[in-house]
Amino acid sequence: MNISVLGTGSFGTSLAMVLTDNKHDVKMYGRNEAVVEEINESHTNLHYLKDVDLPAALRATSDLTAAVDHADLLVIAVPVKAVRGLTKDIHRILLEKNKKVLIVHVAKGLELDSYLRVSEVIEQETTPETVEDICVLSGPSHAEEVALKSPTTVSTASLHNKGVTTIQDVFMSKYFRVYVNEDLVGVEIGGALKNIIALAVGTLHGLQFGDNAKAAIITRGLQEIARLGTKMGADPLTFLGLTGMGDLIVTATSRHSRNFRCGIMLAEGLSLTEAEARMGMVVEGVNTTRAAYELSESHGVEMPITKVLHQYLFDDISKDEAFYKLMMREKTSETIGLKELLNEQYRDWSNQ
Ligand SMILES: NC(=O)C1=CN([C@@H]2O[C@H](COP(=O)(O)OP(=O)(O)OC[C@H]3O[C@@H](n4cnc5c(N)ncnc54)[C@H](O)[C@@H]3O)[C@@H](O)[C@H]2O)C=CC1
Ligand SMILES: O=C(CO)COP(=O)(O)O
Repeated sequence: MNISVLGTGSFGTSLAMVLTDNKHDVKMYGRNEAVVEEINESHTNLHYLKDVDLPAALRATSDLTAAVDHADLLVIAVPVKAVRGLTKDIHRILLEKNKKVLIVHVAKGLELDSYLRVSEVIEQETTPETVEDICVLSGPSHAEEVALKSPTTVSTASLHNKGVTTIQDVFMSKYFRVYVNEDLVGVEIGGALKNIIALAVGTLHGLQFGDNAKAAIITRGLQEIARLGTKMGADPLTFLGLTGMGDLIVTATSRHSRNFRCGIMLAEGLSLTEAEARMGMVVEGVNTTRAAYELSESHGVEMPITKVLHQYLFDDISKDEAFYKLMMREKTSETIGLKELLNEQYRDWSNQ
């Protein structure tokens, strides 16, 4: 298949390697000329993937029209905040060329201000005349390990359920296994919100908290991800799968995670701006903490970890105050909130 990967960052590059390995004709599009030249001339992308040699067949361009013209499948691999602008440009080119494509995105977050999931942003900026289906590919998949062909499993879901088998076919290989999932909302929400919890656990790690505390934040974090996700229409069981618990584990415990590492830098005393600049790659959990906190307030869903992290990141409360607020919250039962939501949702289903 002719495929263009839009975004020459860490994940775009590693996915382009998987697709090239699978014998597809792959072009990468990047806006940074120096990175494009490095991919074409040296077959490396060292800022994003250290010690990795790219296949010689993998070519990059900084010409978006050429990349869109090349492809039947577009893989959007840029940060959430860049998706809307890039999609507008893609749509304009598709209209000019009278062309229709399949889109899959891999961005993990919610758009700031609109609070939309990424597939909703893409849907708003395209039409059924130009785009066959809008899919997501998500799950525990650090770019650094994918590039080393380390066994990885992910899931794909889509708006119209038309493109998922194509996505499964083109990406699947002996080291990259793809499952189909019917729950687009759950897959996107799990991938977005786990970054908040990874940021929180990274901060705990940097502050030398113990394993008990980390396990508590991961577990209670999954609970609040499921609470908001279910309220937004996800199937609660999705949060037990690859794009929920799976991605939460890999992000909240790994030295590869940008969110986890950003948390460590905050604990070491760097400001948010300094930590993001030192990372040099996107830390999606920062904007998603803002979006999820505001969504939780408007939906009336309790998300104590997100709320306290929001205060820690943006209102400058101290770490002691943050932990006091979490530990000394009003006494409650372990399953309250989620159980009520589940009952509500099962009532809705049984009435259908
Ligand atoms: N790095 C990873 O292991 C994984 C990342 N993701 C998600 O993939 C998305 C991208 O992440 P990374 O590749 O890690 O980010 P990155 O920071 O490594 O790279 C982002 C790339 O997007 C480019 N970019 C930004 N705005 C652009 C625009 N308007 N037009 C064209 N290119 C633009 C940047 O120049 C850069 O090359 C994020 O939403 C992330 O959560 C998902 C799974 C794994
Ligand atoms: O989503 C990821 C792995 O599945 C990558 O997480 P980070 O953005 O925190 O590196």
